[in-house]
Amino acid sequence: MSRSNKKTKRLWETRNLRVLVDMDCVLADFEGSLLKKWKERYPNEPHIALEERRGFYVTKQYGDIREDLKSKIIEVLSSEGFFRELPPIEGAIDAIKEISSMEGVEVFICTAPLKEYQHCAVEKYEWIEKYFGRDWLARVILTRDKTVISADLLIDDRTDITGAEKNPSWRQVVFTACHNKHTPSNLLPKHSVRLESWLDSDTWKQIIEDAKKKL
Ligand SMILES: O=c1ccn([C@@H]2O[C@H](COP(=O)(O)O)[C@@H](O)[C@H]2O)c(=O)[nH]1
Ligand SMILES: [Mg+2]
Repeated sequence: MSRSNKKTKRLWETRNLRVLVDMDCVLADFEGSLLKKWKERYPNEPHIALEERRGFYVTKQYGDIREDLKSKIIEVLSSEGFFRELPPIEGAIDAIKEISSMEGVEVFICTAPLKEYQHCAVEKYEWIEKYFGRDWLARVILTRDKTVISADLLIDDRTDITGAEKNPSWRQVVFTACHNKHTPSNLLPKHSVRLESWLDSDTWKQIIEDAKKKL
């Protein structure tokens, strides 16, 4: 029996584990790339080193330095090519392909577009096609409210995800990023677990296997 037939058969037995995977700071190096492009575009403005980043919104941290820096950061983020040119995070592409090939597991890429969506939304699709192939476009969910998407796990760097659904169906895997690495575990979402890196395959495999057992 082929792997896809096995997966279909399992639907009638136990359901698949559904895993949502975020893009920015989880698959794509949003923070590193933003800092690089910021320094190129505004070499005479102050910058925030990755070690100094705190809080999800880089726009807020720059705005706290000087109000006009916020709109300048948004200008860099919303410029043509910013999202298309993001380099992948080390190990991410191989890890996601491997998770997706695991029996009884289905993966969707769940990502929030910028409000300045003109380049961002299209370029996120281009990025997925480039690194995963055309078939994966059917697995892309663009939403600014991840709480309403039904799944078992959400792998995401943001530690304060809220939305219309007060009790999301998923449990969060907090992916470590420069802005959350100092966040103490008591401030992480309830029942969440941390994943430091895609290179730590023992940990992500364990997280997936544990979640499968709970189905
Ligand atoms: O300061 C910031 C940092 C990020 N954004 C945008 O938010 C989303 C993040 O998407 P996730 O799916 O939560 O990773 C992305 O479009 C960033 O550009 C922001 O607006 N301001
Ligand atoms: Mg993210």
